[in-house]
Amino acid sequence: MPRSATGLPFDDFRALLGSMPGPDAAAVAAIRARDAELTKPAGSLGRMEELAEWLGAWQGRAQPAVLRPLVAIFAGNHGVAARGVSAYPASVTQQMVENFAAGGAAINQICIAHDLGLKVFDLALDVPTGDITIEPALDEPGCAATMAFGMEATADGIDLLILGEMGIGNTTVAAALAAGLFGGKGADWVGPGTGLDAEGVAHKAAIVDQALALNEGSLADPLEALRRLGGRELAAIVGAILAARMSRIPVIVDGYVATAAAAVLYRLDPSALDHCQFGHLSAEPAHAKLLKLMGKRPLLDLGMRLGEGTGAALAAGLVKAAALIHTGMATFAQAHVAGPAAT
Ligand SMILES: Cc1cc2ncn([C@H]3O[C@H](COP(=O)(O)O)[C@@H](O)[C@H]3O)c2cc1C
Ligand SMILES: O=C(O)c1cccnc1
Repeated sequence: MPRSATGLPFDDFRALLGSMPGPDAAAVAAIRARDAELTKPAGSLGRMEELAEWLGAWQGRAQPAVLRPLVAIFAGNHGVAARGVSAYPASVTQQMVENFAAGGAAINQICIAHDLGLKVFDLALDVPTGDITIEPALDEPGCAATMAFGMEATADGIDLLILGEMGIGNTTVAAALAAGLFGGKGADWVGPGTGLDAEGVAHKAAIVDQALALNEGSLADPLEALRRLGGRELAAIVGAILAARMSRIPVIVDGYVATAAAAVLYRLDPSALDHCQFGHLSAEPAHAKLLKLMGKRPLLDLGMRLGEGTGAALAAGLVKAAALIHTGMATFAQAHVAGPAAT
């Protein structure tokens, strides 16, 4: 576990990036061989077949299984929320954390529907991060400490990690971070978030432009971009994705905000997200652009724009089904079903 309070903390994370495990080739070969024997036309399960292979490749097992899936929601507050960038007040972050605990949020019902565990990680909600238009969101030790905290999401023997967030104002920091990582202006990366009108979106773009101007020349390092333009829940997601890779736990990333956090790792090493699926395409307009830049194809497209891990948790149902299909179906020989006709 990286120690954040000593030395140059980001270097601990950079070192981990140099020792990431790759996919398990033997598991992939075994899964492909078995898939060819299952009672269905070859290739007929499309991306479900790819999901079984992906799960086994990253779990490092020929029999992929999802027995302990966990939805981790990281919650943080943002100084920039005071700049009128959200349709809702910052107090909603804490109130929604209480709603998650009481079982009243959308994510709670999806977790019931798909039998997923849920943990909410509340990240110093009473201390918002710096307003990114006037100062960095976090200092380096604070950012690294939050990344390390995010790594805790991989504890307890989980075998699938589903990542979501809660934080009023965080589609603004996601837009700023995406611009910092991939270039462009505020207008290229902002959208309505919780429901801004056109005027609100234009104001949000101007706020992102202010943040980009303040940090000009300091964003070449993706971890610097994260601490300057991101926020605690985004930093924790970065840590969680990296820790999951080290522990061979496949990850499903949620919508625009979680994807912007994941993009930090992509910019450090494009292969760092190979153990991740992107659960859905958010209706937040820049999500499609961000995914395309990283060559990622989301699993679902339901017009959702909620966050909380909801899109990723819905996709977890597909991943669970993919594992059961692969391991539980009969082979042609077992079921006495004729294989393909000889041509
Ligand atoms: C009641 C409520 C529940 C939510 N659950 C997730 N979000 C989502 O909306 C926020 C980001 O949008 P913006 O940048 O426009 O503030 C995040 O908290 C996100 O998870 C919610 C927002 C609200 C209002
Ligand atoms: O796609 C998301 O992550 C999202 C969209 C709107 C509001 N909150 C989150």
